[in-house]
Amino acid sequence: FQNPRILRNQEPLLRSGRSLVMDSHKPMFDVDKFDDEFVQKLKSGNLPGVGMMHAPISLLPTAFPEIYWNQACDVTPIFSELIDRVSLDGKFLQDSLSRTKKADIFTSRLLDIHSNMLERNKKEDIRLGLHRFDYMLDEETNSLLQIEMNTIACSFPGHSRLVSELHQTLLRSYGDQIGIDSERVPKNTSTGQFADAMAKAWLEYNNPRAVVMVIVQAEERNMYDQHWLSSMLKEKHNIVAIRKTLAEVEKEGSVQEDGTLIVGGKAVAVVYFRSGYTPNDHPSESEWNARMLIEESSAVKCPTIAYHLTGTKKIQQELAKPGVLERFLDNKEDIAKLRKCFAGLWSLDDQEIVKQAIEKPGLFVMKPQREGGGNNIYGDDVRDNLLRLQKEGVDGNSAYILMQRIFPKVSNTFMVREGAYHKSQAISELGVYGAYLRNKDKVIVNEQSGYLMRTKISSSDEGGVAAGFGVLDSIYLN
Ligand SMILES: N[C@H](CCC(=O)N[C@@H](CS)C(=O)NCCC(=O)O)C(=O)O
Ligand SMILES: [Mg+2]
Repeated sequence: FQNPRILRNQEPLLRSGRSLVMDSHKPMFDVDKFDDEFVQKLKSGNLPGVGMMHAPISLLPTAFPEIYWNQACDVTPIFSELIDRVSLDGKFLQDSLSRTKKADIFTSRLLDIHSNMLERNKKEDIRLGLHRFDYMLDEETNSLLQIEMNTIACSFPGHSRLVSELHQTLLRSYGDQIGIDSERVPKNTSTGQFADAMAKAWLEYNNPRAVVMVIVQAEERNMYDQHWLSSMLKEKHNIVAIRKTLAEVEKEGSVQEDGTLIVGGKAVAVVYFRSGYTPNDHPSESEWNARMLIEESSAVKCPTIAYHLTGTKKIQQELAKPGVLERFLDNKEDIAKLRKCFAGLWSLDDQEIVKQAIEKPGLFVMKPQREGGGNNIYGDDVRDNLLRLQKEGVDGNSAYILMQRIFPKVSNTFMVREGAYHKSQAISELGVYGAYLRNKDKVIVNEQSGYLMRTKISSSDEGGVAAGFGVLDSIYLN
């Protein structure tokens, strides 16, 4: 465990500002140089009169070194292949999560559905993964470190493309005054590539009357982001997408003899989850019944229960253990490329690490098996929770993992929320989308499919956009 940070007792961001002054990439623009009139012109206009609210965005892209962009793109198909192979090892998933099962009822319910499918020897010949692999640039070690692998309900394949296009447009008009070339903002293909992969999955299912069903939350707030995919499915592929909550699926759904899932009288070819990743999405047994109905059907699940479990933080931590990647991947170079992105990841059984985390909680993040933002534990709360668990006895330990906290470089940005802009010191997290489609032994799609840059004020622990902390951003390569 060679992280220099753990061995020193400085809070890296409070150091004499060395990392804020000597960073290798001088910022291409200085927000203090802009006067209000220019920024208003950039921002162009105020809130629309209606109730709709624009998604929070940054006004200009954030610098991201090309070498790390290339690295993040390069490992995307390897991570997608890893997920597919891990998902096929039912024993590995059940064993790795067996103690989490005792400590976390939500994961336990997912595991029950998974073991039910194992008992039935249920095969998923057609597998569609629409993943997002999130990274931060660790400034201390100058390395690209993976935050997590998202295998369910990856937000913003719609909006992220729009933000990249907005930034490219702004830079075509004002780039020379700001000093950035619009060509340095990578083209963002997220919407099209995700829609294409979904359309190919629909084709593999081979029932021209079948629809794509998007599983949504009752009060979904991010529906326009979801809408982009549905409308592209219609415009480009003439495929109908319907939106249902899990409760509606339970009420209107059934599985026919041949496995066909029928919902509201329509055959379903692909089930695309944009809900179902948190206990809040399962307020009653109805939702769990719907989940089981979908899983036991022949519809292509995105994700299957196995893909969903493979994306848990506990599995992320298990995969980081020595020798584990070798169980799933053959190519030594690929394995080395993935390992290079791993931040420190530990279970709470690691006494030495727990001791260090109690002494220096600011250098760790404590994570439950939850998605959706706002669930992770930071700073002194890490110590308090570790001490609490020690008092309560070790069974609770396996509901969490510990992860090395990453400190990316701070940059200046203009954030636009509710029509107003704010100059902020911010840090960013790059998500790279990966589309993966397989039918039996044929890999039909496995490609990096665009990106999402999320930027948050550097003092905020959480960065989720839907959770209200971050803004949608894009990158310019330097
Ligand atoms: N409302 C649901 C939200 C779905 C959701 O929260 N997804 C997780 C991965 S599981 C995620 O991508 N979080 C990062 C996006 C953020 O910063 O808010 C949707 O959009 O379908
Ligand atoms: Mg996540």
